[in-house]
Amino acid sequence: MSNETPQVLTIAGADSSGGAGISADLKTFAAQGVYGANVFVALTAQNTLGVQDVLMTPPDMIWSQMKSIADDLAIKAIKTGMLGNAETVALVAKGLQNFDFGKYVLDPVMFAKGGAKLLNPDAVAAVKSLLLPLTELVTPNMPEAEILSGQAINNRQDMQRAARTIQKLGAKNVLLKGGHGQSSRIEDYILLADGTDFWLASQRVHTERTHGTGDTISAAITSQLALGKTLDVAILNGKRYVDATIRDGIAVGHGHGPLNHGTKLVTEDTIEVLHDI
Ligand SMILES: Nc1ncnc2c1ncn2[C@@H]1O[C@H](COP(=O)(O)OP(=O)(O)O)[C@@H](O)[C@H]1O
Ligand SMILES: Cc1ncc(COP(=O)(O)O)c(N)n1
Repeated sequence: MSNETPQVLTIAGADSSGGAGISADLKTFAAQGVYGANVFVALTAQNTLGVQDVLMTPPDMIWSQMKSIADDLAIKAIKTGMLGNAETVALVAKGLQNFDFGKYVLDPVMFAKGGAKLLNPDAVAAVKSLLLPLTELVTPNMPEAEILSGQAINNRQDMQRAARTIQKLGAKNVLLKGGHGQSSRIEDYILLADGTDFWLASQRVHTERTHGTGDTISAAITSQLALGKTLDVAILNGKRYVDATIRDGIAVGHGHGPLNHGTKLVTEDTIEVLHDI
């Protein structure tokens, strides 16, 4: 059917407070105009203050969810978020090779905003060897890029170097997010498969309400890829969307509050595209 609704998939964890994980992904997919399916690899008891409990899904049930989706839906692009442990990482890698879910965006989620671990440290090696080589795009934040590359990041040159190292590990394209830190200007770095690169710069919104920013930008980029956008345009549109969800903030909870996924404030002029800085 050529007029099918564009369909995307997230394989990730559930956040009971609704701000991150699969909740953030589904809200983003709807806002971007695509249909979202979901595979739950974990349940978290979580709120804006932290993560209180985690229950991993049994591996057979993760596989059954992937198969049910592959047997019926026409998935054009997929993202993964929280995967929890090495066994789940290996199973998801097998699923990505077994089923055709289209272009793959890997958000290598390791920590929640309050610092709680969402990936066992011993699973990092599996992410690097099994998932990175399957990606269209990987979207680490600064701490995740330091762990994946094994290099400290203190400035722009370090960001470029870490992105190159991550690309050499097998990732086709890299978006290194610059949200962590205190500077009033945020710079995200993009290294493309052909070796060209650019920066997306924006004004930092001085807020604690950033629960789910990483999930949201990776879900928006996945949606844009399913809509047929080229990767550079998909990343720019994803960044415009997450920026608006932060700027147009809502008041929920007492800690790292969630984003306004229903925002109507997405505009073209808040993000600067820079090729040489
Ligand atoms: N306070 C903020 N103001 C504006 N943009 C932000 C802010 N915090 C994060 N972002 C943007 O949100 C996206 C996710 O960033 P980041 O917080 O680095 O990732 P993660 O949620 O994975 O830790 C990036 O594009 C980043 O530039
Ligand atoms: C289930 C789950 N998945 C992912 C995140 C990371 O969220 P963020 O986008 O803020 O890094 C989270 N806190 N909980």
